[in-house]
Parts: sequence; C-alpha cells; structure tokens
Amino acid sequence: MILSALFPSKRIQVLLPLPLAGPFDYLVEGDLMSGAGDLLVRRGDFVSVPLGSRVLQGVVWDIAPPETDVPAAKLKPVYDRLDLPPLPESLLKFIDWVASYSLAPLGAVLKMAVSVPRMFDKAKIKTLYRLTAALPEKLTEGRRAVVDAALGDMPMTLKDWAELAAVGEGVVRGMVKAGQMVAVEVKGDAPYPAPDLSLPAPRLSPDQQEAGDHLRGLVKAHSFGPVLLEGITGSGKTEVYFEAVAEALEKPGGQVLVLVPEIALTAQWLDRFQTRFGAEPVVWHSELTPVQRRRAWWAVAERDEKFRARVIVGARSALFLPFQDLRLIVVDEEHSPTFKQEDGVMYHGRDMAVVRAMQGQCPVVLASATPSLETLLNAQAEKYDWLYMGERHGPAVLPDMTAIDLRQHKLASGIWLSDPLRDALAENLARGEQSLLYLNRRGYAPLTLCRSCGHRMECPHCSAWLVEHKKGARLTCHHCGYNCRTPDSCPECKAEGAMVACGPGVERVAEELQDLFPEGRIALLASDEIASPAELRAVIRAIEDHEVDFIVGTQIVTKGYHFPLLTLVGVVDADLGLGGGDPRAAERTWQQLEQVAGRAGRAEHPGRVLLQSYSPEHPVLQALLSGDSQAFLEQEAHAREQQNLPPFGKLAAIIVSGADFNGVAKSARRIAALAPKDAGLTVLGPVPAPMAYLRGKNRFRLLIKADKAVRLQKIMAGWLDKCPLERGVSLQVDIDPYSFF
Ligand SMILES: Nc1ncnc2c1ncn2[C@@H]1O[C@H](COP(=O)(O)OP(=O)(O)OP(=O)(O)O)[C@@H](O)[C@H]1O
Ligand SMILES: [Zn+2]
Repeated sequence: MILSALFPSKRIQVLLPLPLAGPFDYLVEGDLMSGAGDLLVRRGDFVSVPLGSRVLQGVVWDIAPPETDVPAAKLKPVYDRLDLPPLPESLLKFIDWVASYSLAPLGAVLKMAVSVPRMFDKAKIKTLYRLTAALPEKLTEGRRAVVDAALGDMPMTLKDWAELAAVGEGVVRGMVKAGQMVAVEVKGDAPYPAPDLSLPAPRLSPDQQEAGDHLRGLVKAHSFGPVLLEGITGSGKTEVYFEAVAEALEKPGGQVLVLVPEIALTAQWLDRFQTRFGAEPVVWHSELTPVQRRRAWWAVAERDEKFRARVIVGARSALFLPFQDLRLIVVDEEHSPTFKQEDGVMYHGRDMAVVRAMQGQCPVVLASATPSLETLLNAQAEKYDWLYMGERHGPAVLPDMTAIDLRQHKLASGIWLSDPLRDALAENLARGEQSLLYLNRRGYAPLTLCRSCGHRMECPHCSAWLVEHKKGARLTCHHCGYNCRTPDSCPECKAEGAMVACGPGVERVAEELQDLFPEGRIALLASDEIASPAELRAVIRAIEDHEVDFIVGTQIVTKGYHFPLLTLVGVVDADLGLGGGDPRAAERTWQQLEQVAGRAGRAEHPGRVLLQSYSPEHPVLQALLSGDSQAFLEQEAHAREQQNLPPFGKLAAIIVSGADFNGVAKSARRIAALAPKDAGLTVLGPVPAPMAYLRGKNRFRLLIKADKAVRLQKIMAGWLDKCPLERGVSLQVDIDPYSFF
C-alpha cells in the first residue's frame, strides 16, 4: 500500500499496429505519472511498450479500462510517450468503426493509420555547417582537406564534413571556432504552401451556381450530411465542388479531403486545383516516398493552423490521416470500383468516407456522372441530398452513340477493328481531331496456346492464363506478377513455332492501328505501360498539345479526362465484362462505357461513340444507345431487390485459403457446419473459388446472405470465433464483396 502511494501507477490499454483483435493492458508509472498520481498520457497518445522481447510503438486506447483478471503485478510498464501529436478522437472512433464493420482485427486497422515509414522521427531543425567566403591562404593539412571536400556550397553536418575529408570531427570543430565555418539552421520538413482564396473563380452557369451554393451552405453549417452530386460527363462537377472546398478553406485551419479513384491519374485535376487555388494540394497515396509521407502526415496532424495542410487529395488510405479540423470530404467518381480495398482490411472507401464524415461531423459530397446504385437509392430515399446537372458546360453536348453489330460487320481473323470503325478513325485523323480506342484489357493477348496440342499457358501459382506482353517478350500473370519469356516452342508437346496469341489486349489494338495509319501518333494508356505519375503527366500533356492522334487505353482513360480535341471514342469490345456471376457486372460495364463515351466531344467539336458488340440488344448497350439509363437502373435495382442483394439485403463472403488443399477444404466445411441456425443467415457453399488457386494458395469461398435487419457482423464475429482452422489456413471476411473470384 505504502509502496504504491510512493510510486503511483495506473493501468491503461495500448493498441499495437499488429493484426490483434484488441489492445493490451500496460502499467503507467514513473515519469508518466504526475506527483499527484495523475496520468500524463492521454487517449490517442503514441507510446512505446514492450511486447515479448521487442519494443513496439502503439497508441493509448483506453486510460480507464475495466479491471481484468490480469493482476497489476504481471503487467509490463509503458516505456515512454513519443513526441508525436496524439491521434484525434474522430480518427480513433473511425478506426473502431471500420474494425467492427469489416470484422478486421482492430490492430490491423490501426496499422493503416500509423504505418507511415519513419514517421516517428519528426524532421527536426538541423544545424549544418558551410565554409565562410574568406578563408586564410595558409591552412593546416587537415583543414585544407576539409576545404577540398566541399560539395559546392552545400551545408553539411560536422560528421559528414569529417567523413568526406577523412579527418577527425575535432578538425572541423576547430574551423567553426576559428570562424572558417559557419552554422546554418535548416528546417526539416517545410510546410505546404497555403491555398489562395482570392483568386478568381470561373463564372458558374445557373445550374452550377445553384449546386455550388447548396454545398457552400452545408459546409457553413458544419454538420454531417451526405450529398450526391450527379451531373452528366462534362457538366462541371469539379468546379461545383471546388465551391465547397473554397468555403471550407474560409475557416482558418479548416481541412478538406478529396478522394479520387486512382491517384496516379489526377494530373489534370491537380492543374485545375492549382489554377483555382494557386497552390498544389497535398497528395497522399501508396507510392509516396517515406519522406513525402512523413511530411504529409505531420502537416495534416499539425495543430498550428498556419502551418497545417489544408487540402489533401488521395487514395482511400487518406481516410486514415489524423485530420485536426476536417470540414469537407469529396469522393470524386464515387461509383469507381477502385475505392474497394480487396486485400488486408477489406473496406469500401466511399462507404467509409460517409462514416468518417459522420464521425467528423462534416458534409460528404459523392460526385459522379454514373452514380452507384447504392448511392442513387440512398438519394431516392432522401437519406442523401441530391443535386443534378443535366447539361454540359458551354456549347458542348453529349456525343452520339452508335452500335456496330459485329454479326453483320464480321471481323477477319486477327483483326479487331471493324470497317465502320476504321472509316471513322480515318475521317477523324483527316479532320485533325483525336480518337480514343477503349479496351479494358492490358497487354498484347489474354491467352497464348499451342496450335499443335492445344496447351494453354497458365500461371503456375494461380488458376489464370498468362497474358502476353510484347514489350520484353514476356508472359505475365496479372494476379501474382509471375512472368516468363514467351516460349518459341510448346512447353508441352515441344512443337516449334506453334504458340499463338489469342484475343486482343490494348497493345495488339495499338499494333493494328499503327498498321492502318503508319503516320498516326499513338499513345498507349494502361497501368503497366506508364511507369510513374510523372510519365503519365507527360503523356497527358502530349495529348493536350495535340502531339497524339490516337489514344488506346484501358479503364484508366475512363476517369475524368478532358481533351477538347477528342471527338471519337471507339469501344473495341462492348460486351467485355458482361459475363460472369458478379451481381454488379452490368452496372459496372454501363458505368465504364458511359464514362469512356463521356470523353468525346467535351468542347466545341461534337463527339461520337462507336460500340463494337455481338449483342447490341443487351440492356446495358440499349441504355447507352438510347441515352435513357433510368429504365436500365430501375431494372438493375429491381433484380437486386428480388434476390435480396445489397443494398436491399446484406451479403458477405468468407474466403478460406492455404497451401494445403485438404486443410482448406476441411476448414471451409467446418465453418459451414458451425453456422448459427435460426440467426437469419443463408450460407451458400463452401465451394472452390472461381480462382481456386491464387499465389500458390488453394481457395474456397462461402457466401452469406441476410436480411437488412440482421446484425450480420455481430453474428458472424461470434460464429467465426468458434471455428478452429486447420494449420496454415487463413480466413478473410469480405463484407459487401465487390469481387467474387
Ligand atoms: N463554369 C465554368 N467555367 C469555365 N469552365 C468550366 C465551367 N464549368 C466547367 N468548365 C470546364 O468544363 C470542363 C468539364 O468540367 P468537369 O471536368 O468539371 O466536368 P465533370 O462533370 O467533372 O465531368 P466528368 O464526369 O466527365 O469528369 C472542364 O474543362 C472545366 O474546366
Ligand atoms: Zn499467378
């Protein structure tokens, strides 16, 4: 008793960024307690704690946890509080929410918020040294070596000088004392330039103005509210939500998060932002260098309004940044499937953005020309505000859409562009306008087989064909990255020169196009063709500067680009993506085609779209051709309602995987057998997954369906807790799955 009064201590919980279900208990004592026995750590603080023989950094989760049966004497102490800004309460709540929604371990979700390499070592103010201009003629040998080691005028640490000159640090220090070197203070990370609100905004059309004013009002009110900003392609949605951004920035220190589907693809967006606000926003995505990430993280967390990062544009992972004063979230192209994270913690960035806005009590704008069914239904049910813009900006009108029926316009073998499409391309080239050919398939050919024995080139680690890439003459697995040289002879029957490429990818379409128009300048836009965001930016510039006549691209060209001279869009295979058992296949295909079509005729020249198809009567194509998507979307919604699929009912997938087939099968069957009865769940499966073998692992899937009122996560958590897995088998839960392979 006396001892604990002398050395006060308290039990707290610390969450570690590891795949653990919850926080661990630790004891706070010593320096981290005040003399009066008060804790000197708060919830959200970063601390270092021991775990086994390691020292780890974690986050204080609960400072007054309920007593557990672990006696205080058994607890390890918190070593230290780190000099980092604490995670804000809104982020802590968000982490909790995402974990319980996605059934992911709490620690794994925390990891998404704190796994910034080197973020713990905040860039400090450093003292560096440089030579003074006036040096005496006569120097000791050591000092002479230091002078000779200078790298131009670059200031360096004492240590670097000594190392470069191969002298002791004392020699350098001596020079400082003698005034031959001077100290310079160099700030670590510089703050980002602040947006400038005094720059002129474009004159908005009455429709745009009305939508913009509405958004401004919501930001001013600073309360939670989701809004669907629907507007046809080219209607100026970006300009409209920039109004909301401007309003949020009026508040000193107010922050804005803009989520975009693929951050590498935002070159034009960044330029527009710069024009409107005079500075680039802070960019956040997985390809930043550790130094860039650290700088961005600290700037977002900055408590001094003057130095705080104000606008962050990023991929879904930006939801986990430590915003201090979030005033607005925008999800651009909200229908995009790339917002769904498909591995690790499986969550949908758009849905979680709405949750994040709720926790931060701010409006969230979901912008799209082709909103997802989920969002549309929420707007129809008046859960979301609904703004609509039905006209293109300026004189532009929506392009003409025509189907090319490939049953009539037959393609010769090895040819992918029909005569009407070829004619249209030729006319457009002659007119000096740009054309875009769209095919959502990377590489040269999706399948290589042996003409002699029929052997197909498959990935040794996945149930998937290898895709031929002409560049480097390689066959590549698009699932695991495995690749090998394109063989000259069949690996099976050894027949020489019998391997043939089947079907087209963008490379092959570009090849055909180049044969047709040897003078035509072609840009190939596919994720594996473009090495870096800078390279992409260069290609986009080249297109804008009319150094390109033809663009051949995959779905990355469907995203928001604006090329005034682009007047013809040819869809090489409009049927692609319609097959398969994916309940969203039709919706997704419609969205992609509507988006790619929307690239045509965005300025004064009218545009047209040609869709090559073997089944132009398909409802998706009819919706596009008629320009009436209403009926199609109603039909889609109806079909989903009939089958009780999201958003009408709930759906979850369980994926069981492991190297040992029997272990996987046994575990999967056990899960099904232990499913709770009378809980309102329908369990389908287990069955071997369509992708039965992926990255060397066997995979089984189960699908769980339930009515909306069923508390799916709670029931599943209890159920899966009781299912032991065979050794080496792992389990993944995907709430509201978007992919089914
Ligand atoms: N009020 C305006 N004044 C000047 N230019 C405008 C205005 N509104 C839109 N624009 C221009 O029109 C073009 C289309 O606008 P924007 O890209 O915002 O459309 P969008 O609705 O986002 O289209 P998409 O859904 O196809 O991406 C852009 O070049 C934009 O700068
Ligand atoms: Zn593979």
